[in-house]
Amino acid sequence: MSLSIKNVSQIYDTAVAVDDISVEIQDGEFIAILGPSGCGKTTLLRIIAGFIQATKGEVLSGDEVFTRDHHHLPVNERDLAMVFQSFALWPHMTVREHIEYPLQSKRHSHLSAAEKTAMVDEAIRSTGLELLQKRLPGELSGGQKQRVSLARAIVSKPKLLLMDEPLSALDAELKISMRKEIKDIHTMTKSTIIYVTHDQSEALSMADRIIIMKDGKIEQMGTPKEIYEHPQTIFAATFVSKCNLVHGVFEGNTFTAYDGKTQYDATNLPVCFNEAGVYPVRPEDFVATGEAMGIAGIIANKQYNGREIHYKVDCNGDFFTIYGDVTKDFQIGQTIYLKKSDAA
Ligand SMILES: Nc1ncnc2c1ncn2[C@@H]1O[C@H](COP(=O)(O)OP(=O)(O)OP(=O)(O)O)[C@@H](O)[C@H]1O
Repeated sequence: MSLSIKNVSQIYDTAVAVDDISVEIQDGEFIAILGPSGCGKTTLLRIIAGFIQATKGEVLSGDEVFTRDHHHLPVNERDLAMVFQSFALWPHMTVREHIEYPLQSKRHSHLSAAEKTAMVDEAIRSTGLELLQKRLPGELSGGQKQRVSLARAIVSKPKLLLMDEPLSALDAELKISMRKEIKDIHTMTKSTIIYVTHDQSEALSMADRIIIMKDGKIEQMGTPKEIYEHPQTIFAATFVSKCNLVHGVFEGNTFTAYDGKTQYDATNLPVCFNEAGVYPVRPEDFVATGEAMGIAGIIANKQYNGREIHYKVDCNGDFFTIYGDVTKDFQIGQTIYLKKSDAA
């Protein structure tokens, strides 16, 4: 399902939750809406679902009008399903009953009992719930509960799947394996997915395109690679993965860091960095060395991460994050130098 969101705003007495957002979403795209708490992600998702009628703007699905002026298509008439952070399971219903439930609606009255059984079996198989069909939610782990809510969402083969922080109640390891399951579901169903998260690594690893929101507005929109390699604003640079903002001076297309020696090509760098007098450097674009070359700093903190060591380095009052080689184990309090990696 393609979606056109045109100049959508949601204005409350106390807050502008969504502020004039426009975006075109292609059929089958996996879109992540990423932003900090309170930036309006959930409100935008609930407007698309139809739980909230936007104060202004339009939401269209192809030629079908979801929302325009006073026209508001009810949630149950939109070909979509939603997965919530809280799982939203009923304690008295078995796993299989949960998955059967969406097919009982009027929308699916044209299906025969045999067709419905086949669809439920398929959703159960594709989420690996075969052996748990008779269990009640109280007899399931968190990951199993979230798989039930995924199966319930995909059983009717909706063209649009809306997910509101679906993994945030799960532990770190389970989150990683569920990311893969959701990606597999996307490949299998070819549904359009809109996935709300405040976790940048989820957005980077899963989405075809990321919409970064801040204060109800779109801050930047692009593929994970575009957003990581070419952040267009200081917020996008620092919110999506670690980014060090090095102070210095711009002259033409050249940036010279405050050490007076380290230089970067600033061609195509968005003007906001120039205005703020900072250049964005990802941790992997610095190499830590004990030799006096590059930006000097004192190691304030270090974390061993198996393949590399993550250091926090105090550089003249700015704390930079860098990733060091485990063979060079620098100590807290030691002075080191940050030089440009060959790739930077
Ligand atoms: N019904 C409401 N009445 C008034 N203000 C609201 C209402 N719902 C949300 N807001 C406000 O709108 C803003 C956006 O809220 P929203 O829930 O969309 O943010 P979010 O990005 O999803 O945050 P979180 O990640 O914490 O869920 C917030 O400032 C919130 O307080």
